[in-house]
Formats: sequence, C-alpha cells, structure tokens
Amino acid sequence: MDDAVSVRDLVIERGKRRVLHGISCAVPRGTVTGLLGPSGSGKTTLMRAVVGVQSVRSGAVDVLGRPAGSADLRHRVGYLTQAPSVYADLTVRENARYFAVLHGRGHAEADRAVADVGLAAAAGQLVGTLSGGQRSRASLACALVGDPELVVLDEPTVGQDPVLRADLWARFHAMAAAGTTLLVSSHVMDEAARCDRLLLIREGRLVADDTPAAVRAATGVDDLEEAFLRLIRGSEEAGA
Ligand SMILES: Nc1ncnc2c1ncn2[C@@H]1O[C@H](COP(=O)(O)OP(=O)(O)OP(=O)(O)O)[C@@H](O)[C@H]1O
Repeated sequence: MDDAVSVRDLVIERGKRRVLHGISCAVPRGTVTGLLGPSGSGKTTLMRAVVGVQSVRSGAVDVLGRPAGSADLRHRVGYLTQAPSVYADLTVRENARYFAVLHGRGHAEADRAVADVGLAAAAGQLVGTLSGGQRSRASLACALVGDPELVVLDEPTVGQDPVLRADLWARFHAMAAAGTTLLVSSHVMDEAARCDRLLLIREGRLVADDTPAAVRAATGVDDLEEAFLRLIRGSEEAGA
C-alpha cells in the first residue's frame, strides 16, 4: 500500500511520562484518516511527531517517503494546531495572503482558501474580532493555502455548527479525491463515520487501525461509539 505516513514502534515521553507506548500505524495516501481517542490519549502528540515537532524516544516516523521533520517536507505538509495560529491584527484575507506568499502562492489561491472554509463574507474582518469558530476556520484556511500533499488537522471542527461541519467534511473528502492525504483528529464519534480509515488510540496505545465498516463488523455493532467502547474494554481485558 502507498502510505503517506508510516509510524513504527513509536515511543514518546513528555515531561517524565511515557505518553506513546510503541505505536505502529499507517496513513494511506489520498484518504481521510481519523485519529480518535479520549482526551489525553496522545492524539496531539502523535500528530506532532508526524509534522516533526515532537522529540521522539524511539521508533520512526516517515512522511511522504522522508523522515518526519525533514526540511524539504516544510512546504508539503500542512498542520492545524488546536490553538488558532493567525494574526489577530490582520484581516482574514491578509492572513491567508501572508501564508500564501510563504508557500509561493498568489492572491487567488489565498482568496479561494478563505472561501473554501466559508469565510468569504468575513474576508475583510480583523481576525481579532472573529468568533472562536470563525478564527479556527481562518487558521484552517492558512494551513490549506499552500495546497500541501499531507494535511494534519487537530480537531478542525471544534466550535463549528452542524452545517459548517458537514461543509468542512465535504471539503476534506474533495481534497482526498484530488490526491491529498488528511489525518484528522476528533473526539466526536459521529465524525469517525465520515472517515475512510480510523486510528483509535487510548492511553498511548493503538486500539484499532481499520475502516469504519471493519470496526463495525469486528465488534458486531453499528454505532461506532459503542464499537469503540467494546474495543477499549477488549483491550483492557487483554492487558489485564
Ligand atoms: N508539554 C507537555 N508536558 C508533559 N506532558 C504533556 C505535555 N503535553 C501533553 N502532555 C501529556 O501527554 C498526554 C497526551 O496528550 P495529548 O495532548 O497528545 O492528548 P490528546 O489525545 O491530543 O488530548 P485532547 O483530546 O484533550 O487534545 C497527556 O497525558 C498530557 O497530559
């Protein structure tokens, strides 16, 4: 399989605690892969390792055929952190144009990225005056404006209403259909059903790496939240 991300035996310690305990998984190219798990399970830590900003105790992470964090990946990987990373004293449009320039893109691409996240009407507004959900979408526009081959999104739909969430997921799938790979974290289980593949982690260990259909089939339940509970209980019993 042609994988955009390949993680092998990844062990990470933060502070004095081990937070990832030897995770191995892959993100196939051109898919929307969901990274699911309870708060504190290690989703952000795994994403940080994929974008190459997390120090690693042992194991390996390859991204687009190169070790994670390689300098030549800078323009090929987009990362949306949980805290919006946009300039409050610039407008939405100015932010997008600034990040577009950093990636060698023009005004047209910047304006399209703003429209793609549903912010065309607020393009002239200072980011500091936006709502939390709008600010997060402005940040998303800036993460996508360089048209990266791999997009790593840490909870991109938090604070968005149901219509916007549906629009954003449609956008993610359109990007995947055009060949982009997306790794998207969430702890909203209804979003799991929208993913092509799922990585479920709990307490720094991988509990599932499969399609939603295979997770349902393996657990015998349709509801993914219930399926995940069964997988987690199963992994606890196996570890007991
Ligand atoms: N800078 C840090 N120093 C020490 N421990 C940290 C640090 N950042 C995170 N951790 C710990 O690492 C573990 C994994 O955190 P991480 O942020 O990866 O979880 P998460 O699954 O993304 O959670 P959430 O869904 O709440 O964002 C947690 O136990 C957290 O307390």
